[in-house]
Amino acid sequence: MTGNLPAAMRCCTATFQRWAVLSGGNRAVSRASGSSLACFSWKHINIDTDSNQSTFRTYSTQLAYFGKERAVAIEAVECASRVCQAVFKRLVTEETLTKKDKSPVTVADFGAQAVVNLILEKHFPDDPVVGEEDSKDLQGEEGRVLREKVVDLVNTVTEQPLSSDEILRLIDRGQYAGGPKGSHWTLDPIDGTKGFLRGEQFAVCLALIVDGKVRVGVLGCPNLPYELDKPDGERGVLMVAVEGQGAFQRRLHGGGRADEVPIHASKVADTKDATFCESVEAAHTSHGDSANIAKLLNITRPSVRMDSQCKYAAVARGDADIYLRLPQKAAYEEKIWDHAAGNIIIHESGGRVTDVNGKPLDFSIGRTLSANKGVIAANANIFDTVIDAVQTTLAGKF
Ligand SMILES: Nc1ncnc2c1ncn2[C@@H]1O[C@H](COP(=O)(O)O)[C@@H](OP(=O)(O)O)[C@H]1O
Ligand SMILES: [Mg+2]
Ligand SMILES: [Mg+2]
Ligand SMILES: [Mg+2]
Repeated sequence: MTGNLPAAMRCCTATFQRWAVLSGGNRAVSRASGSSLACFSWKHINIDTDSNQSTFRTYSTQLAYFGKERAVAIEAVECASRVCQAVFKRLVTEETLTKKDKSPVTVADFGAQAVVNLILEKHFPDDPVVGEEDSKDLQGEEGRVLREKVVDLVNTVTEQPLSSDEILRLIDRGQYAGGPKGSHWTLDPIDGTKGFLRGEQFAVCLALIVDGKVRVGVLGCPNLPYELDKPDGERGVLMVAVEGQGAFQRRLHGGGRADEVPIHASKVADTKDATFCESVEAAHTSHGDSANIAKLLNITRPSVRMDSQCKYAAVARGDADIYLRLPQKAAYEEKIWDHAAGNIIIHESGGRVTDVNGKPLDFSIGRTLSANKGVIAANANIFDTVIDAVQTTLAGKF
C-alpha cells in the first residue's frame, strides 16, 4: 500500500489500520501462504463443473449458461495464482527488492500466461485470447536466461515437459486483437506487478467476452484477506461472476463451489460515510484530483491505496464504496485485461462502473478501452453523486 511509507505510519486510525492489512501486504503471511509448485501439478485439475452440458455461446438468445467457462476459468486462475505464489516465495528476496530487480515478476507473468493459455487451449481450442504479455523478450540469445527460467517454471506444473518453442507459442496465443464479434478471453496474468514485488496486492485476472460484452470474470487475489474484519486471518480470495448469475467469493485454494458465498456492493447512501480506493501508483491515477473529488463528496476517511483489480474486489464485497481511476494523461488508453473481470464482478454484485464521463466501458473495440477515459466504480446508491463530483472536478478535461 501507500508506497514507501513505513508500516508504522500507515496505521494512524482504527479504520486505516483495518485497511492497512487489506491493502498492504504482509510478507511473512504471503510467503507462508505460498504453495510449493513441487506438490502441485495441473494434471490434478479437477474441473468443478455442474455443466457437462455444452455451453451455449450464441448470444442472440438468453440461454447462455457458461458453466464450463466459469469452471475452467476458475481452475486456470487458481493454477496461475499458485505459479505466482511459488515464484514469490522462491525468487523475491530482500536482495531483489533492494536492487529493484523486476525479474521475478517477469518470470511469474510469462509463466502464468503460459499456464492459463494451456488450460484454455485444452478446453476451448477455438477461443482466441487477448493477453497482456507476448514472447518478444524471451526470444533469441538475448532472451535465453529469462526463457530458461520461464520454461523451468511452467514445466513444474505440466504433466509432460513442454519445449521452449511450445511455451512461447502458448504465451503468444494472447496476441488476439479483440473486437466486437464472437468469443474471446482476456487475461492479465499478474495485475499489479508492483504490488506483487512488494508482497502486497496483485491479481490474476481472466474474463470471457462474447459479442463485445464481458460475460464471465474471475479474479484470483492471493494476498487479499478472506474477511476484512479478520486481518490476521486467512488470505487468498477468488471472485467469480457470470452475467445474470450474481457475484461470489470463495477461498482461492479452498473448498470449491461449495465454499462460494454471494457478495454485494455496500448500501452506503451518503458519500460522507464512504471509503474510496485508488491505485498506489501516482502515474496510474491522479491522487490530487481524487482528493478534490473526496472533498466535494464530504469524504473524510483517507483513501485506501492498493494495487491491481483487488480494488474492484473491495468494492464488490462492500469493503470500499468507491474506486476512482482518474487519467493522468488524456492519451492513455486503459487495457481491457486491466478491467474486464472487475467490471462484471462489480455489476453482478449490484455496483456500477463507467468511465469518468459516465459512459459504460466498451470492451468491443479491441485490446484497449479506446472509447473511455479512466474508470469510476461505486455502489449503486451513490454512483450518480460520485459521477457528478468527478465531472465537476475534471471540468470536461477528458
Ligand atoms: N499511465 C497509466 N494509467 C493507467 N494505468 C496504467 C498506466 N500505465 C500502466 N497502467 C496499468 O496499470 C495497471 C496496474 O493498475 P493499478 O495501479 O490499479 O495497480 C498495470 O497493470 P500491470 O500491473 O498488469 O502491468 C498497467 O497495465
Ligand atoms: Mg494489469
Ligand atoms: Mg499484468
Ligand atoms: Mg504490465
